[in-house]
Amino acid sequence: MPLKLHSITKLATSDPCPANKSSAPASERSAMGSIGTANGNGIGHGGAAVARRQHAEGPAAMLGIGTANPTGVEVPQNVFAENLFRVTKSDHLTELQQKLTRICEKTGIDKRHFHLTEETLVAHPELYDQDAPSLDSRLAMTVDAVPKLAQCAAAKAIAEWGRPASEITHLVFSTYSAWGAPSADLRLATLLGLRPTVNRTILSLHGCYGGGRALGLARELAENNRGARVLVACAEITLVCFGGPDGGNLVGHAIFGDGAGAVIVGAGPFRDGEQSPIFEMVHATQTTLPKTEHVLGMQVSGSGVDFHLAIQVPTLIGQNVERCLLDAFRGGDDEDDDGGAHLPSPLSGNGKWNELFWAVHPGGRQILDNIDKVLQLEPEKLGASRHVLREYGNMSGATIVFVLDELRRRRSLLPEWGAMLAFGPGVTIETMVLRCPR
Ligand SMILES: CC(C)(COP(=O)(O)OP(=O)(O)OC[C@H]1O[C@@H](n2cnc3c(N)ncnc32)[C@H](O)[C@@H]1OP(=O)(O)O)[C@@H](O)C(=O)NCCC(=O)NCCSC(=O)/C=C/c1ccc(O)cc1
Repeated sequence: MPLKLHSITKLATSDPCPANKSSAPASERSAMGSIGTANGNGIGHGGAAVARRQHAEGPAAMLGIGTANPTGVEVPQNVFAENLFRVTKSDHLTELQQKLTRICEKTGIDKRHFHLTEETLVAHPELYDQDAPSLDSRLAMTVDAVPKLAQCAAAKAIAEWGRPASEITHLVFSTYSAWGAPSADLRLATLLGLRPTVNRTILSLHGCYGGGRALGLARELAENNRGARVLVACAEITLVCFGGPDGGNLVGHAIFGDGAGAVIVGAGPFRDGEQSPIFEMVHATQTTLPKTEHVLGMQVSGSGVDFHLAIQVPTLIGQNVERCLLDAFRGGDDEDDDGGAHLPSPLSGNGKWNELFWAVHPGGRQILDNIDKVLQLEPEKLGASRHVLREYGNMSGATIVFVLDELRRRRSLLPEWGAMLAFGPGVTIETMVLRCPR
């Protein structure tokens, strides 16, 4: 269902400034006519035809999915607090350690992966000394590591897609963990041997909704550029915001981990040897909750990056998620579409949301619990999200790709329609209607 086709056609055929036509000299008008179609209505119809030719056939779809984690450090959650206080020489802060232990027990996380090693911490005590400047060392440590981690995930996605990396036309890279120019997207493009004409976009500091936004953008690029093949890459390394436990971010310490996810997105016509669509990306919306800017955030300072996660986050998401879903499901059904799949009518109440499969960013255990509750979901509906949270923690923007990867493994059990949700600073909620082709 090429949702964008109609809006492009309408734009191209309606002249927002009709006076221009009559004021053009006759010679110019006939020149325009020669560009246009046989009925002689000038550039309007010609433009529509071009727009139609440039538009893909059918909805964008995911054609390859890959994930990666740093290989060095895997920390079981039940020893995380003890390790953190030991390596940051904070053992004397016993009450704080007890509190972090309590929080860790409630996270629904079994283990997390980190790029930062104990040896690095011993060599760089500034990483846990709030008063010492450390931004330079953090950036130096992530400048190569972030694109390399993304490369591992992207290589898997490209292999599954089945076509050479040189056929990638667009790259959308989301990260909060690497800054500098030329930026991590260029480094990743070089590592993968992408062609010099690849169209690169970097999304910075979107935090946990970065993966959702990158996929939404990739969908639009794929549907509006016939033949486009978009590599979405998200990579996060928490050492940019690592600090001592006295820095006031215990929940962040308890839930965040490192990882990368990559997805190849494209729309029809599909090519020989190309993976058939894994999930179609049928419609997407972004909603910002008014007056919630203070609730989730990140501040860059000389001593690194400070997170702020207010205690209201799970409640706010629970209160607003159903409205976002209803908007996304209503908005996707073009009244005059040309015969593609129709969205199910908006679902609400009485357990109706159980008719979908669910790709939800596991921002925290309490967030998943609240979504379960307000949507009255059956226990297994958020199974993929809970699995990813348990195995990897919250890897910010990359996490949603892990959830999609996990769902893909369960694909034979999934219903036809699904919903993807990602949350982050704003507070922003990214929603996407998915379809699992049979
Ligand atoms: C697993 C938690 C942390 C605790 O479980 P619980 O069932 O609420 O347990 P408790 O109610 O017993 O709370 C345990 C302790 O944690 C404390 N706590 C409980 N949330 C808090 C709290 N946000 N503050 C500070 N104390 C707290 C709580 O007060 C309590 O303290 P204490 O009574 O002394 O034991 C749970 O609250 C939870 O899942 N919270 C959601 C975490 C959260 O906000 N995640 C972020 C989602 S959005 C996202 O992923 C974006 C990230 C991002 C990425 C990049 C960016 O640039 C910016 C943002």
